[in-house]
Amino acid sequence: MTEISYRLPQRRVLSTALPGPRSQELAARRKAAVAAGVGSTAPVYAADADGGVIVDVDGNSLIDLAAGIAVTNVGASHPKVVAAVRDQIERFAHTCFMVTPYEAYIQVCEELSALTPGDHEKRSVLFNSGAEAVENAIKVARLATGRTAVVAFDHAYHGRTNLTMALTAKSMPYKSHFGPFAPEVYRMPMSYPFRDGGLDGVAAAREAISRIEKQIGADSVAAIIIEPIQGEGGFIVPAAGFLPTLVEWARANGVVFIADEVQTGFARTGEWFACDHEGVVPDIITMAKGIAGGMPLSAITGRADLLDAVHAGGLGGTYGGNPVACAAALAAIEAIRDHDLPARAKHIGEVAMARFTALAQEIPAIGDVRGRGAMLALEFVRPGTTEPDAALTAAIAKRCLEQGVITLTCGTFGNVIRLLPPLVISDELLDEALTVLCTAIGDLAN
Ligand SMILES: Cc1ncc(COP(=O)(O)O)c(CNCCCC(=O)O)c1O
Repeated sequence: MTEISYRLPQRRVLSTALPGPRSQELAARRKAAVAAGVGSTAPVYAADADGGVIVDVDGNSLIDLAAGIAVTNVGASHPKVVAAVRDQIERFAHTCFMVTPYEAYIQVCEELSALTPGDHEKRSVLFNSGAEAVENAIKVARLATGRTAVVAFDHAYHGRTNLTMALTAKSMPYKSHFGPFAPEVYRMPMSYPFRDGGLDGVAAAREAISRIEKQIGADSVAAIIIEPIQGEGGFIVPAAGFLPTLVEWARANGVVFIADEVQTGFARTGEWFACDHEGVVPDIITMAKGIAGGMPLSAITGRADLLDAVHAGGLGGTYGGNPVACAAALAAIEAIRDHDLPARAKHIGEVAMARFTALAQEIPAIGDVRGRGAMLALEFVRPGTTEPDAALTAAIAKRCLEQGVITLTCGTFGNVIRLLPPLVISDELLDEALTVLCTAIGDLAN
């Protein structure tokens, strides 16, 4: 395994108040130029980033527990990614694969055939964003089955386009006032052990299946789409057996099973893909985020008979599989292998879970600690209840930021703090960040 090296000092340094003067200047300019609808978690502006740190425009070095929302798994400037991008951009930035194709696109698809779950014949298509991948997975499923209904789940997040908003559960901020939404999307109950009384995974799946059969009719369903671990909805890990039971039913009823691994993919959960934890083999898998070391790239990989059912020209887009993004993806995949980042994610998870589990024994406001690998979550509630405490969650995230640690919240109820560090973060920096987080929880939750 190749040792992880760093270009920047891996340290937390606060030289100014946050935000510092340069960030404040940028905030003023942003107000006059950027739509207010675009939010940002951190009030500081990035000047550099490497490994587990982001250095802001005022020279502050912050510890990154967000990875740009599970994107910079290999870090935000991995040397192999930087070299690959530089080499490609010096030759050409774009020809459009639908006009003049290039090898790197094919190489990425070959990698995805090998890396994604299942040893069946596969085909892939490359896009730019996770939402675009989800949209196209549904297109393929509808064409291949001749059916229109799509099943999504409570707490799901699939994107911000019209169809993916329809698939997404939470209204504010993602959907409110942006309708009407795409039709033929049906929502089913999710296995959410902390909130469904610890329902057995098979029983929870059977409940969803019963509703699908009664409310829609199996022969009308083109696809089921689900995140193997729900991300924006709160890092919800379904009970064991939930996913395999859904897959089994889908296979038996000609329904395409789509695993949305945009947030869980590329070593994040301790395996290459979260489906691997339960041996789930999806018919189509959607990917983005961690695929290309920070460059915008997304993909669908699926059964050859499904994807090849689409007529010529039915899939594509101007920038899909941009050559620079493909070069970055090949380098990022190589880096994941070099550093054995699935194992690293498992290690990060063990270290963090030990800290969180111990803390939860003392802090009744921690209602649940869950996740896999380096995709962990703390759900905060009013002690002794399951009543979400979003205010406490926000206060803890704010305190961490003041201490120079960037965290993200999530959850249908806004009461979840998630741990999403770059997988290349050092043990020392991870430990320091966990101490800041656990101290903030201890100070504010008591
Ligand atoms: C499972 C899953 N599917 C699809 C998507 C959408 O991916 P795009 O690349 O943001 O379109 C996501 C993106 N998640 C973070 C979105 C953050 C925000 O927009 O506020 C995801 O997690």
